[in-house]
Amino acid sequence: MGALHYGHLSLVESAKLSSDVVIVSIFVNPTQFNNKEDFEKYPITIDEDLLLLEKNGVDFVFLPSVEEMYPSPILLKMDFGDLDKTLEGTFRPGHFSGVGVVVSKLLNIVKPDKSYFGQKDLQQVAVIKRLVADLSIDTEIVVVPTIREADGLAMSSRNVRLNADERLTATILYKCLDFAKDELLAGVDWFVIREKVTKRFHDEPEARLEYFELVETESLEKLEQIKGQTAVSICTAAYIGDVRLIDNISIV
Ligand SMILES: Nc1ncnc2c1ncn2[C@@H]1O[C@H](COP(=O)(O)OP(=O)(O)OP(=O)(O)O)[C@@H](O)[C@H]1O
Ligand SMILES: CC(C)(CO)[C@@H](O)C(=O)[O-]
Ligand code: BAL
Repeated sequence: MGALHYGHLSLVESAKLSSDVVIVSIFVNPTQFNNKEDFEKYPITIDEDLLLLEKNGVDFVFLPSVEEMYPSPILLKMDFGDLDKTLEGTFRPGHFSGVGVVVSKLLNIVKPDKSYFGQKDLQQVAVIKRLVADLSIDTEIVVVPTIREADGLAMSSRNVRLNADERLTATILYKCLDFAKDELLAGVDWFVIREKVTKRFHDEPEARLEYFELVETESLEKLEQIKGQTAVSICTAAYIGDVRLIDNISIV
């Protein structure tokens, strides 16, 4: 969606390692925004983005207009079963239908052999993997680790909307994920951990926690403890001021 940072460039770097031609799409997709203010305030820095992509050896940029992508209103609604009825899906109604439709269109138009997505949007990855499997879309989904600022904050285009105080407060997401992971691995009960995290958010006037959940990474099923060797993650979303941020950490 543009307003590029090193997280996006890491996707480009991974793509360049295994591809002859790298294409980046930049499209702030209106249909995946459930919140008008979030859409209207989404940062746009096209000139800087294009320079950065050129400097980083990107071959093509696909930069469609809303009219090109949606010549007529979209009637199609996508339902991803349990995958979109939890976490982000609960707090952003319609979001994953919008993502599913636009990603289908982008993949149909660009026809990439491999498509790169960030681990930061863990639920988005689960939904898109299911989308390409269910629709037999011939592309390999490659997931790239989350790139963080030095203090742990996950890079995100929305971070530029934080004022100086909020920027400092925003580290609470990663600090709590990191803390919760350590406690969990030390055998502390999940509900005790979550209680402590909730209190930490409560004590921070600029922060408002939406969710903090332990889930099975693939199915996104909510868990109350680590489950053998199954991959599990902790996912969180919180408002810092009026900016909504998400993050996650994998446990095993
Ligand atoms: N910090 C990051 N590390 C790795 N990948 C990232 C990071 N941030 C975003 N991405 C990935 O880049 C791709 C494009 O994301 P998008 O343009 O929505 O940016 P974003 O920075 O996540 O924005 P926002 O968080 O404000 O939605 C997605 O696959 C996303 O997961
Ligand atoms: C997957 C995506 C391109 C759909 O607009 C967007 O959500 C993003 O960039 O993460
Ligand atoms: N970065 C994921 C897409 C979104 O927040 O709308």
